[in-house]
Amino acid sequence: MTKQRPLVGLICGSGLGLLADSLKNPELFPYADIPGFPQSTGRLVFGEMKGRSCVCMQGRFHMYEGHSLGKTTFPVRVFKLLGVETLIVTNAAGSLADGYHPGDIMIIKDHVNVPGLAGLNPLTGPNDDKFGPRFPAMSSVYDKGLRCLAMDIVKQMGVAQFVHEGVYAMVGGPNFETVAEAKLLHRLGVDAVGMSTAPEVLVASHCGMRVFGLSLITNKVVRSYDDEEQVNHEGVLEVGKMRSQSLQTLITQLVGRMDMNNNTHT
Ligand SMILES: O=P(O)(O)O[C@H]1O[C@H](CO)[C@@H](O)[C@H]1O
Ligand SMILES: Nc1nc2[nH]cnc2c(=O)[nH]1
Repeated sequence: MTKQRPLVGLICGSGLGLLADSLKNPELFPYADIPGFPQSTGRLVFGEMKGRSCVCMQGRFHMYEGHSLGKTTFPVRVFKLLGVETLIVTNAAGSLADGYHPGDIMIIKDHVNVPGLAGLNPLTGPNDDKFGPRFPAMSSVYDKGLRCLAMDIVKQMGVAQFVHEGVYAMVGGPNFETVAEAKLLHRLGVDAVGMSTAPEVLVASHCGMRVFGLSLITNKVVRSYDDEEQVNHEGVLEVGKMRSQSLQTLITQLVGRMDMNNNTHT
């Protein structure tokens, strides 16, 4: 039991679990103890960031682990019922865009939901009108005001040269991309690719939450048959740890400065 009624929810990406450590007066709930959550390691952390009540998923669920998309996104609906109005999603992703480098941050402007295009969507099935409409619009999912605020913050932090705004694609995984898949995604206008985020964002947007998303670029996606570099998960986690301090600063400032009535920022 917690008395916290968070307005902000945060989902930590792979290697980014340390983001939850910035919460003051934390209260911890292992997923294994929460009814309806997939039996998995990880926990919900309730606490305060800049005096604002937040709830954080330290460890997320992925489709490739074998969870249905409904289970994968169940925590987002729990967040909604707790009163969360703004969802911050983070992930580790490989870059396709020229000019992106490992360690860079991409503020997500939009996404391509590759499994969604093929019919794998958490909103499939009878619509629960209590949460949102049958046919939700998705043309302005990633809140413009929060994206501008984040850009202001990274300029003030002096790290703007490592920050981009771009398009994220979710693929099903668990394998990383073939060269042909990487070329295809690049031609489609995708800047970074990962195996999460889009389902959570769809469910959050469907129920009226304001959404902000960040990708930490952990590796380049190989787009040439001459490139012998090989991505691996340990490398992904390593870059996450290396950059978690800057991400923590950015997210803490964002939470501290965001308007809580879903309008503009201060
Ligand atoms: O999207 P998150 O959970 O940050 O993790 C990304 O990193 C993992 C691969 O290394 C995949 O799970 C991919 O989706
Ligand atoms: N699909 C995919 N997911 C990732 N997560 C971190 N890096 C990558 C990547 O290169 N591809």
